[in-house]
Amino acid sequence: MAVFTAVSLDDLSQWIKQFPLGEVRALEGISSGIDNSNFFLTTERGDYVLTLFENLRVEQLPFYVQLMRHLAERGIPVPAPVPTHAGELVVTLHGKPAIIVSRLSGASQLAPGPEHCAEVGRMLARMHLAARDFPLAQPNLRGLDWISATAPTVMPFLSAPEAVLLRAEVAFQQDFAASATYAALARGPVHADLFRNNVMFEGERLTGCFDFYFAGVDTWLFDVAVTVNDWCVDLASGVLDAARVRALLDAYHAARPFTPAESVAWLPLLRAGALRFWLSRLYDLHCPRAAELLTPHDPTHFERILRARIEHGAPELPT
Ligand SMILES: Nc1ncnc2c1ncn2[C@@H]1O[C@H](COP(=O)(O)OP(=O)(O)O)[C@@H](O)[C@H]1O
Ligand SMILES: N[C@@H](CCOP(=O)(O)O)C(=O)O
Repeated sequence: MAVFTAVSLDDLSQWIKQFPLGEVRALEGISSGIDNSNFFLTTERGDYVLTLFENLRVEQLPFYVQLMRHLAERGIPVPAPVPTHAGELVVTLHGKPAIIVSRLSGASQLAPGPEHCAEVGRMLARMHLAARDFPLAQPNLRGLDWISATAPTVMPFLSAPEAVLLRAEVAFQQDFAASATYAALARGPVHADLFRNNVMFEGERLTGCFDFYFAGVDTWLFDVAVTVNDWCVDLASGVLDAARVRALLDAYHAARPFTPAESVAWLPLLRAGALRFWLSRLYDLHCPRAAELLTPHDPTHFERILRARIEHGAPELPT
């Protein structure tokens, strides 16, 4: 999996002329995506990635694509969209919206140590700061409104202990979101899915991050929580690894210091990050899209993480 829409070199020979990229030299489908059709594209000018969006419509794309451009222009290592001669970033190919972006070098680091987590924390803070003046706004579409609306849909499929936990956690998050502490948190565009498989490394050097299609405006701390819940956990138990947590948080704090309100909100937002992915994985498992061919991610991983945060807490933020 997964190239959902086939594209050949012949298909591109005329189409590519709208971009200042010269002739196409090679095209190779990427098997690892789950939402879109992605291809490594080599032209006379260099190496790129061609993406055909299978589910998002043209009008939904400007927030994501413009955000990548905004960040790339400010030196954050993210794929830079390539405009056509006419200045368009999104065009159509085989009836689907399509973009070409620069190709990042490196590979995912799926067994990170503290040194990798420090790189991720530093980049995340720089990304939050660089997006402060991004002019477009879109809420996090997997935020609390989505959580509140989706929890009842999966409830009939859950065991009694799962249902008790889900109901209680949604109520806890709704209460917390209404608090003065939550209102005081810094907000802006966030990646919201900065998992290990969305970041590239060459050795210990971070070369970039991609997959901005869950990005939206939310609290910066939520983004940190989502990132820590993936990069700093023992995958078997969901337990946080203290050295990796410290490395990621210290590096983030050095670039964008945490505030007193964020210290209070840290544990609730770690729980919010775990809840968001537990619920989306439950939804994908129990309510798959029509003709869904993919093996859903395991929801119990994030249920374990959520229970671990509730029962054992988490290391405090640096101050
Ligand atoms: N700009 C890029 N540079 C290098 N590799 C990329 C880039 N964008 C995507 N990829 C590769 O394509 C794969 C699938 O991309 P991803 O955005 O995760 O797809 P999907 O949105 O379909 O899940 C990634 O795992 C990565 O290997
Ligand atoms: N990170 C999410 C799923 C999103 O998939 P991606 O490949 O687009 O990052 C999860 O693990 O549930």
